[in-house]
Amino acid sequence: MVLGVASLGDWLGLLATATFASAQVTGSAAKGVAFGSVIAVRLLPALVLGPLAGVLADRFDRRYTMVVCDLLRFPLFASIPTVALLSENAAVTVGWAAIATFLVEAITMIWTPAKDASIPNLIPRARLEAANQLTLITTYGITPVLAAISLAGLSQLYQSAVSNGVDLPTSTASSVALYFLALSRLATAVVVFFGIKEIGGRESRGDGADQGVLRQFVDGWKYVARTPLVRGLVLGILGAFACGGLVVGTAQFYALSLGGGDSTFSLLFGLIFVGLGLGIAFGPRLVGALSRRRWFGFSIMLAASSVGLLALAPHLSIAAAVTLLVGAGAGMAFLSGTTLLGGEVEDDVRGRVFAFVQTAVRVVLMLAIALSGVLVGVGGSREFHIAGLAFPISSTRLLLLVAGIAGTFAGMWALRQMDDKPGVPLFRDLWSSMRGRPLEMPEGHTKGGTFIVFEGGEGAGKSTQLELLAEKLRGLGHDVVVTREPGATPVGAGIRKLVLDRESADDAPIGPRAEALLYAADRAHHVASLVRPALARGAVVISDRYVDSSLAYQGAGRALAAEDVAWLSRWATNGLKPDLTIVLDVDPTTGLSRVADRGAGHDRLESESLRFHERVRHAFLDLAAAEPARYLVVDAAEPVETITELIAERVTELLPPPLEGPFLTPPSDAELSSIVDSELERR
Ligand SMILES: Nc1ncnc2c1ncn2[C@@H]1O[C@H](COP(=O)(O)OP(=O)(O)OP(=O)(O)O)[C@@H](O)[C@H]1O
Ligand SMILES: Cc1cn([C@H]2C[C@H](O)[C@@H](COP(=O)(O)O)O2)c(=O)[nH]c1=O
Repeated sequence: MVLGVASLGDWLGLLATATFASAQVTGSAAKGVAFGSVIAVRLLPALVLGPLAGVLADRFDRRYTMVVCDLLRFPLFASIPTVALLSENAAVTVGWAAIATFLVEAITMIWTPAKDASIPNLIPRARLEAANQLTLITTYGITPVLAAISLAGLSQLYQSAVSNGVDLPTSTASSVALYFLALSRLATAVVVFFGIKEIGGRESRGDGADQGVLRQFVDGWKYVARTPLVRGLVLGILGAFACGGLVVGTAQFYALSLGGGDSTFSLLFGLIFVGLGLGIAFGPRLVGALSRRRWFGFSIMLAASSVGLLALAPHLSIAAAVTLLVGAGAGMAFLSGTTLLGGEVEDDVRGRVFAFVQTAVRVVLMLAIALSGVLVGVGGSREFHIAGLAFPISSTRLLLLVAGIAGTFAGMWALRQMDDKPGVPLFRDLWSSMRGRPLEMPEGHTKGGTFIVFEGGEGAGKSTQLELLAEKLRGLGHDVVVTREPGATPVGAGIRKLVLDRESADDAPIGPRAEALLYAADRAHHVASLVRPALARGAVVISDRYVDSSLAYQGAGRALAAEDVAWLSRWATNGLKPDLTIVLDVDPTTGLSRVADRGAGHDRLESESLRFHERVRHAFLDLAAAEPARYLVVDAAEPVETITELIAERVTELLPPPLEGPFLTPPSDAELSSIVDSELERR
């Protein structure tokens, strides 16, 4: 509520002081100068006082800072219309309005970082984003509109009073607004002082207050420059505002390049804000559980690349859609950036970081608006002639294109500074997150280990070939670990009994989802307790079945959604993929008859229909076809020896050379004496 009232006051203040000043003079040029100078005066203190304001927010009790600021702003706002009432001289009234506005803005520069730095201490981290969403929508969506409506309503009342013969000064509407504004400041001070005592006190923020002001100031800058996350955030936010400023600065010329006029300009201008609101309101729901650092980087890239696209838009309808994207990207960047800053910057320096951002944003925005306006004004539109053909080039579009490309690179750079999932493809992660399942960060096994998996239908010969391969590799000196799924660990043995025992399953049938979860549970424990440690010490791990069995049996066989099953396994294994998967392909009738010949009966899955096993077979083949470099498909109807040779050939290509013999297999007595003899001879 405090933020809403304060923000309404800010907007009302900006509009009321500017219209108040222009109402004091006559003539459109003078009105323009009065209006513009009040706006300029409001922006000026940011440059002068911004950096110092952060030190104050970190140095003093933030609640008292906010209260004192509002107690000072209350009489200053009230003084503007009061001076007008008392003075007949327009120069004095406008002069005082400018001075009071400057002072108010200077105080606001101190109030804002104190307020921004306090919010994360009042709200649980998990709710910070929702709180920021509400604050930004209130600040940039609801209150500016409310302020404009209130001012328009007051002007309307004034007009009808005048037309009814009441004698009122021309600035009555803005004077009433300014008195309201003054009272809103007083109310905010009272509420913060008596109602929000939780706002952090100085003691709770460590001992920074013992340092000198200059030292604290320098430390704040160093913190921004040296902390990769903050550096990335700040540069990203500035990049987004630079893009926004550029679009605002060139919008009028851009509208002309589309063959439009003022209405086109207003439409595009309005669409930026609509996009901004949509990004803030729906962005979090759209990206779901995507890491907020990645969301930030992505939003910057979206905003910037859309600016670049604007340069190429041939028609107003396309330009309108792209403008909406620019706004949405900027809105999402603003929300995620503010939340990250609030949640990840330490309380001790938060005031300085927020102050730094607030100052830098204003500078960048002003520069971008001013410079882009000048550049496109000077550049105009040129025609280039190449081989007799004329190519029209508008400097507005050229500038937008360059800014779009530069902004996209800035977004990529910002993301690289802070990415918490390096190596995980951004767009796949975004797509998965939108559907509720962000990609996991693969742990990777390496350190020399090699992971080989045998897959295939029932009775394909996996156990037979796995043993033969293990024997061969051990003979070559490799450290080999043979394992299987399900059931390689004590926990897994229990799970195996649960899923495969026909008697227990007949008593209490297991549904497809429970079955998928049981296999995933076995896998999670298997990978964490056995496979990863073995790979980490450099062993060759050979597993009888792994993730593909789930995709084939639970996915294709039980008809569960393949992507659900894939995600579950990815989560269970934290992304561990085999280096090689050997699929032994056999017709299910053959495989099942081999199993029957073993004479041990059929387990729960082996007892499934032939159609089920056919679906399983084709799923294995499809998986192999999708990633041929990581698969070897062998016809399992061939004789055992032929299959063994094909596998050995492929595996030897994959493995590093084993360690040399005598140190792995102890030398025999005869070998030992021959080594000793040759050594003596050599000497
Ligand atoms: N290429 C082959 N040709 C003929 N019979 C084979 C071949 N390979 C294995 N067998 C035999 O088929 C039977 C099943 O083999 P194995 O246990 O190795 O298969 P599996 O794929 O591990 O079976 P399961 O799916 O039950 O784990 C065994 O009796 C085995 O001797
Ligand atoms: C890993 C895994 C296995 N299955 C099925 C496949 C088989 O029918 C059994 C395992 O028996 P085996 O004799 O050890 O081959 O379980 C499955 O359905 N899903 C899986 O993820």
